[in-house]
Amino acid sequence: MIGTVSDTKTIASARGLGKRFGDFAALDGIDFSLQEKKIYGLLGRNGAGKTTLMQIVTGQEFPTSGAVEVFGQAPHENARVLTDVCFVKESQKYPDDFKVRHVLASARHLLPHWNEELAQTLMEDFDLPSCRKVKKLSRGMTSALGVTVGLASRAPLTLFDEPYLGLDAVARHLFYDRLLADYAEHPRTVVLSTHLIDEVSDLIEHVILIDKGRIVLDEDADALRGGAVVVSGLASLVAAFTSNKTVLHRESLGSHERATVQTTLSDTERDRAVDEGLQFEPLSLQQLVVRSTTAAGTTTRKEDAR
Ligand SMILES: Nc1ncnc2c1ncn2[C@@H]1O[C@H](COP(=O)(O)OP(=O)(O)OP(=O)(O)O)[C@@H](O)[C@H]1O
Repeated sequence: MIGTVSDTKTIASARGLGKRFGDFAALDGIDFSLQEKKIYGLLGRNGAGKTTLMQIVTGQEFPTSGAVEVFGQAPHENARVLTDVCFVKESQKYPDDFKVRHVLASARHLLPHWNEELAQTLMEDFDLPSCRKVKKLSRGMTSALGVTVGLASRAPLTLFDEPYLGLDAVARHLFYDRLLADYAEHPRTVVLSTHLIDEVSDLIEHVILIDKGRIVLDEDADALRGGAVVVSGLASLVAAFTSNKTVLHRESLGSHERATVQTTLSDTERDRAVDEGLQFEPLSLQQLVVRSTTAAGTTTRKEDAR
């Protein structure tokens, strides 16, 4: 086992996980673990490696290096593992003549934690026609069907790969609300890959941020929010304040400067800095992710063939 014996809450873990397509490294030797009963935000720019990571965790792709374990075993073609996993992705293919009700019937058959009552409630919420062929659904309805399957699966490990594509704002918020409500009663591990960070920032308990195939942040969301500040003021004061700190971003505004700094400030430190003339602004999760990705962007991906 990759997880340690005392680490009983780890349900999935990867060590040195790499995936190459030719000499291009989509994943570049990453380590991470997923704990039970937690909602993860899997964040990163286009092409960062999020889908590749989820495909490997769900046994749909092989890594080219390193190893991954889910519920203590390798996931690939492992029925014992995969019955407890539900992966919702936009590119999900169904047989040509499949209707919505056939999708639900298959999910009911394949997923042992399936909850039919929740599935029916979501069908009504999203106004999904059970007798319509899946290939005749609109893009938003296709996403809503995926979301319905993912939530009603109540799988101990449920992964949503950008589940909102095509969903309008009302439907997206319905999804977030239903996810939170059902999660509160039936906690499980949820991985949500998304670009709409502000929308999900209250939902996410832990952030895994990937950039160019590497993990650049892997932290609890609350710790992240409290672990960075935006400080501004006279350039000389900002320079003194940031001298021994990690600066994620810096912008000059004439004689003034504004810097995003990775630091945890005590009340005393903050009060002293304010007395000296510095100002502080809160940082949203989205801003932090953008800053962290930009800061990490100075490194290059190994043998980047693009
Ligand atoms: N089968 C493949 N052959 C070649 N390159 C691939 C293949 N699959 C993925 N890639 C490349 O690997 C990188 C990571 O792709 P991936 O789909 O995992 O990114 P992502 O983070 O999910 O992106 P997005 O947010 O745009 O969906 C991309 O550069 C992509 O082009």
